Amino acid sequence: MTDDLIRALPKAELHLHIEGSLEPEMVFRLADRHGVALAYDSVDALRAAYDFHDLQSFLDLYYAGADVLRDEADFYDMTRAYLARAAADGVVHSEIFFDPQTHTARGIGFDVFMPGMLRALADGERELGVSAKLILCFLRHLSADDAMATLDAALPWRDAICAVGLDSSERGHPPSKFTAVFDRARALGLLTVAHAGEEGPPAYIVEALDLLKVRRIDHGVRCVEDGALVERLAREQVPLTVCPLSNVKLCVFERAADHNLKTLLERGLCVTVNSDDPAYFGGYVADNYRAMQTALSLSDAQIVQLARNSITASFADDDAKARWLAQIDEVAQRFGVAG
Ligand SMILES: Nc1ncnc2[nH]cnc12
Ligand SMILES: [Zn+2]
Repeated sequence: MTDDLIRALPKAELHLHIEGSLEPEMVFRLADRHGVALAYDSVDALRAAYDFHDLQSFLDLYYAGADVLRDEADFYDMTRAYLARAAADGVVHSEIFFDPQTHTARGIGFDVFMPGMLRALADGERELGVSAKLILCFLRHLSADDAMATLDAALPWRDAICAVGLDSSERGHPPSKFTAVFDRARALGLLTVAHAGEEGPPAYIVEALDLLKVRRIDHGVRCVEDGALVERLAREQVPLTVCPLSNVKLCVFERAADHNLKTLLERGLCVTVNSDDPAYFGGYVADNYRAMQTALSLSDAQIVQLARNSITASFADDDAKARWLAQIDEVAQRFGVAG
């Protein structure tokens, strides 16, 4: 019953790395297409290697996996496959992260990956009814100058990009390193988000808010270590894009039952549920809702609240938000969930 509710609720996905949606089967298909040699001899062997002990151990495999993305069709196929999978979970809107530096460093430019992704988004909207936006992420383990050069290279594609974000290895790379590039992005009219408080300390969340002027915090689960920060996040209704299965796979929490999502929700934060890198962490968005419902005994009303939060926290226009929120009310009523 709750399973049907989760799937039936219109949801926005706000924390999804498109390169992290590259399933092992597609890694092998694209490697075959381009004659790329892989370090694993089967899909099963590759999937078996997805046994991580922290963020960096994942990132090493994630960047290696992205090396099979070589031409426009590869970016199209990856993006179109994600949208189909998300639509099957009841996702009506997705704000998709992409990592240009992972590709430009290999000689693959914006003129390759942008057309591929944008063609898939157009087809996904027309054929699946999923609306989508793109968020350009800077890799924080690289220099601020490299991030600025990446923003320059993105200028011809400005109108296809909704926001900039910050991802990759968090510890030792505070948001403050990127103040100038985020200032410039905002001057260009781009919105801002940042990964903070996944592995890094609560102070990184404060920096992301105060220096990068972010509209949402990606992950943010370590905010609980700072009571004043939790109160601020609740007061200002700063959305957190939480990724439960990711957090367990990367050992941020030992078990799903240890996750603080329910605590944050009950303390009045605008928590959302997302899949992060679904091909690597064992589940798409509905799997993440289901994992939290099971492990934390979330009520149906809390499931509905999470879906509502995903819509209100999105960068979609107000008319679309109002339409989806009305649909959520209808679904909640149909399932007998008190409003
Ligand atoms: N969970 C995550 N944290 C930081 N960078 C990432 N890049 C892809 N997934 C990420
Ligand atoms: Zn992420």
